[in-house]
Amino acid sequence: MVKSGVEVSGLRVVRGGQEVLRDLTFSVVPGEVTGLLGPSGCGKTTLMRAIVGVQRITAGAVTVFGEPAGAAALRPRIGYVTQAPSVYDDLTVAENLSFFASVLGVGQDRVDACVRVVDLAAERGKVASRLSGGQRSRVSLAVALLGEPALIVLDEPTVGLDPVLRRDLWETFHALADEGAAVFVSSHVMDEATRCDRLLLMREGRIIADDTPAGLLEKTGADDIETAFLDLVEQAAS
Ligand SMILES: Nc1ncnc2c1ncn2[C@@H]1O[C@H](COP(=O)(O)OP(=O)(O)OP(=O)(O)O)[C@@H](O)[C@H]1O
Repeated sequence: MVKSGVEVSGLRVVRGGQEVLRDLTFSVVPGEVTGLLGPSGCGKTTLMRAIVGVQRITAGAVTVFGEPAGAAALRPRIGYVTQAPSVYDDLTVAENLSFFASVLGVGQDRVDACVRVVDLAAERGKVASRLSGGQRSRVSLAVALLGEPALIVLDEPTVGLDPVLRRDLWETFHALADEGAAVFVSSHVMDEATRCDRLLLMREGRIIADDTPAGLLEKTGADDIETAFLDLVEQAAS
């Protein structure tokens, strides 16, 4: 049996009086890049918040490595990158990383390794306020990787990045999964779907498909994931 990283069962979340997540059941497995794809507002961020343990849930259960989501013991094992980069603008790239490294109690060797992973070695002496949006996001990613997390949760990490950087980042996600991490990445860009080992397609708070990209195309007979998604939406409506 494959050991599970994240188990979500019957998850429901109500936010602002509206049911935002509707009875979700799925798992995220170590060693794979699992993509969470769906249109803006379908509930991706809320689901990620529930997994990292910062979202009040209405019903169901979320466990991470066998512990309830949010358990203190999980904190050092999870790297979470939100859509808003969390960096100190008045510190350089290296200073940002060194600060978080000291908070986490990890050495300078991890700072150097993470700067390299996100390809910011040339910018390490730059003050964060002078970085581009994509570079700032990569500083956040580097911070999340400092503690060598076993679960990496990334909320739309490739938004606003050029195609070369997007490709490089996806390669980084796969390298992290190959080292054994469970990597959970959201995107609303359907053409990123083929880069995932496994896909969860989400719409209006529900998971409408949980499959490999190839499996999804085979099942729907579609030529691309966007068409497959639209077919599934139509099927659900009929
Ligand atoms: N703080 C909040 N209070 C009440 N409702 C909220 C709150 N944050 C989000 N919502 C609602 O929850 C639903 C899902 O939002 P969520 O941010 O999870 O979607 P998303 O798929 O991540 O969207 P995007 O791709 O635009 O980031 C939306 O209908 C949104 O309006």
